[in-house]
Amino acid sequence: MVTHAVEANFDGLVGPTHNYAGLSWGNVASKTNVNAVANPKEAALQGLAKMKLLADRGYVQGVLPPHERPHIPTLRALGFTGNDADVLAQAAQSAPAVLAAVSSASAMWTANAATVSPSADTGDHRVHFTPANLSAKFHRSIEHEVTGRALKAIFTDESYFAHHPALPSGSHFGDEGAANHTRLCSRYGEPGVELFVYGKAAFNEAAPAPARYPARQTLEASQAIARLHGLTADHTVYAQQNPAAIDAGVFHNDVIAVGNGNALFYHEQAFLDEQRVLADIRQRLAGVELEAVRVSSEDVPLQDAVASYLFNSQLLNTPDGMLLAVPGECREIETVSRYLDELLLSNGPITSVEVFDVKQSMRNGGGPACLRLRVVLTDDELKAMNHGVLLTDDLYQRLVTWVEAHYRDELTQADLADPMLLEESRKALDELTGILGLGSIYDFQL
Ligand SMILES: NCCC[C@H](NC(=O)CCC(=O)O)C(=O)O
Repeated sequence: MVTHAVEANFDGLVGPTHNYAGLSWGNVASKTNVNAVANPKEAALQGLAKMKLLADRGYVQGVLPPHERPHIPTLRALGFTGNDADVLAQAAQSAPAVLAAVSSASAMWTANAATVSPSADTGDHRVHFTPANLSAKFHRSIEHEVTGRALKAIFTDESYFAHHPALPSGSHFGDEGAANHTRLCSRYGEPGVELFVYGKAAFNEAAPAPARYPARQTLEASQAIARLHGLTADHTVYAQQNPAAIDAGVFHNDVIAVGNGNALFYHEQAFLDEQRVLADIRQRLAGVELEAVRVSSEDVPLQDAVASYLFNSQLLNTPDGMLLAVPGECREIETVSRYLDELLLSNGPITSVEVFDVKQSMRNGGGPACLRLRVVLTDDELKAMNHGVLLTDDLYQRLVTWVEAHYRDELTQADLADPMLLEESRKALDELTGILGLGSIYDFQL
């Protein structure tokens, strides 16, 4: 008998310092919108509205908390001294780019929080979590510790959940988490195929790699995650991302492909060796038909895929097919909008499309799929986790009130040095861990 399991989605709540600092070379939106005035309040409310709509549809929806920013311990580790206000003032004066990096609300993109393997796939039949080291970008490399604490506070019971520390940092083991990891299966509770997509092989300088933009995920990092999680070769596929796609702005695989159940929705330029990837998946999905929904460059040119974030959509089961939850930008770009209309008429696995406005996040290169971490949980595992983070009507109302009370509706680079912003953020986060029942997870609480 197959154990019943659901896919829960954990969205990152946008933090009070959401801003546009242009920190992610290779991520076109981040660079294009550098220095735009951000609206953290609107960003957080847009994220909550997406969570609410999906929770209302019956999906299990969780919340992952923002991180403490600006991160004073990192500034101190870099030699800034005095009280917190002094540290901020010195950093703003002599290293404004560093201050921007330690102020990013980038933990909102929880598809990069961790790689998660469901218990049906793992050697010891527990759910395995490895926070991503995010070594490729300094501002993101400081996330994994608090991410790990938050995941442990939510998935505490060791008889069901196993937590690994992030991989050793450094570019050879650069790991970006679930954004480069897709699970294909028949039912969620059955063993699936875990597809790891990497940008380059770090220990082989002769292997193909992008020329312009960085490959953030290495093959060796993906292999290490599979080892840690106890995945076997017959449940694991490694696929190299097309270097040309990375050079066109596809900095994570989830900007060009998304999978759910037995369906893989992808652009023809996603993989270096498309046919091999499909064959490898098909071979391992024994008994289950892979539904490959391939989008041609003729229908959607690569640059339109990147601009619209068509593939950074959530692909979710419904009682009659699958729902594609797309960012609003998909209806603003003609080729993509036309493609979506045709897709709905094509009799394929995707039977409905829903549009979400996550513009504040999109301007930093994060669509609906970037904002969520998928965790497949059996009924027992769902019962065992901390329910304080699961979105109910009541939690939604409390979080909206919390955002309204603590968030600014305008934030520029100059504001990052404001000691009041630090104080406001800590006060907000301290209250939040209480609302979500997480205990103490931030450095300022320890
Ligand atoms: N999965 C989506 C991740 C987006 C994220 N953007 C950023 O960090 C931009 C932040 C800034 O530029 O202010 C990144 O590139 O990792």
